[in-house]
Amino acid sequence: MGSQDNNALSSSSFLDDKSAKVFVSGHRGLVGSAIVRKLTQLGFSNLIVRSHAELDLTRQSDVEAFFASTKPEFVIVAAAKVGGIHANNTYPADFIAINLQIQTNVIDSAYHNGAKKLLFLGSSCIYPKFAPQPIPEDALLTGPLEPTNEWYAIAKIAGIKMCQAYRIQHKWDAISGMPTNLYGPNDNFHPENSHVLPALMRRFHEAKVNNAKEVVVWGTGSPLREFLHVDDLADAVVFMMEKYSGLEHLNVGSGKEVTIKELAESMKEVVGFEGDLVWDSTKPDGTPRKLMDSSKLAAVGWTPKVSLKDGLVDTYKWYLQNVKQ
Ligand SMILES: NC(=O)C1=CN([C@@H]2O[C@H](COP(=O)(O)OP(=O)(O)OC[C@H]3O[C@@H](n4cnc5c(N)ncnc54)[C@H](OP(=O)(O)O)[C@@H]3O)[C@@H](O)[C@H]2O)C=CC1
Ligand SMILES: C[C@H]1O[C@H](OP(=O)(O)OP(=O)(O)OC[C@H]2O[C@@H](n3cnc4c(=O)[nH]c(N)nc43)[C@H](O)[C@@H]2O)[C@@H](O)[C@@H](O)C1=O
Repeated sequence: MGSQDNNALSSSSFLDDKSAKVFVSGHRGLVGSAIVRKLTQLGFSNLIVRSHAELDLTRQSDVEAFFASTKPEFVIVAAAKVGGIHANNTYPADFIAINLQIQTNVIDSAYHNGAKKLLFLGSSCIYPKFAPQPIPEDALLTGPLEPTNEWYAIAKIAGIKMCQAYRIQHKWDAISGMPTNLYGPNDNFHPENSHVLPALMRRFHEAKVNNAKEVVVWGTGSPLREFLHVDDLADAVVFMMEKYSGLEHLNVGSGKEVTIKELAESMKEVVGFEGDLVWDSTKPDGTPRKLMDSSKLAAVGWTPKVSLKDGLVDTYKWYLQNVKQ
């Protein structure tokens, strides 16, 4: 695949041995919980998980001791400091430091303790603010980043490069996937620090139950975003663990984009809010557009299944059963 095909390693099958030890870091989060659901459905019987309280992945010696005692054969890096545009803009030190610490500790300890394969998850924010659309993998490091999330993006770029460096120097099967904006069960519904989709779900729901006349939505409504249901991402993660072994990171997207205004209108309908939308243009828009080109993953054989409409309806059902007060 691409100019770096010579870095494809002959990796062992992931799906052949469902009793293999698989460490899913960040298993209580949006992504990690979806990966655990998927692996459990597939019959994996030896998943290793640790909550943040049980194992702080920023602590190098604790992480080394954990890997030395558990020796996972496969590792998925879904633990990270994650948040939406406001959180990224407000806590730049946390976003760069915590992410560099977690990923460095996990990748290095996994290698030194004999893991066969590791998958690192980055994000579409690694690409330049004005990257060509749809964004191909080779747009990485071709221009300035979006300022609201450059600290997080730099950490994620370092993660990709770390996987590549270990691959080149140690012939170790470390791969990277770059998901687009995700949503689904176990998302973060914090009113300020979350991503747009869970933030709006909560705000519309609260407005509906409180009979509010309007809901405030940030920015101008014009930015375009590509959304992928987290169950599709979990499917892609398993697919990549089984089928992909290469130096290049792979984009993981739905291929469909909507404006924030269209997202807000769909959310209003799904939740059943009947008031008005009010735009707060003092809030940042962020990147104007970030549709990823996921044709490389499609060429290996993976495609998404969940439409945004179905995904919103299902996630709102989950929200009503699990989150609402
Ligand atoms: N959500 C999205 O839209 C997107 C996410 N991604 C990527 O997917 C991955 C997972 O994101 P997502 O599931 O949304 O994030 P969440 O915030 O939902 O989950 C992150 C998980 O990491 C754990 N974690 C954080 N810090 C530590 C720590 N120091 N030690 C141990 N565990 C820790 C959290 O535990 P706790 O809650 O207890 O702190 C939580 O379980 C990230 O790499 C992210 O960059 C990529 C693109 C889009
Ligand atoms: C996954 C991705 O997520 C982040 O980048 P982002 O795509 O800009 O994320 P976002 O979901 O927060 O915003 C998308 C758009 O939506 C608008 N918007 C409207 N109303 C609300 C609102 O209520 N909350 C939020 N958060 N945004 C809102 C908002 O103004 C913006 O125009 C980074 O963490 C980045 O690092 C990253 O990887």
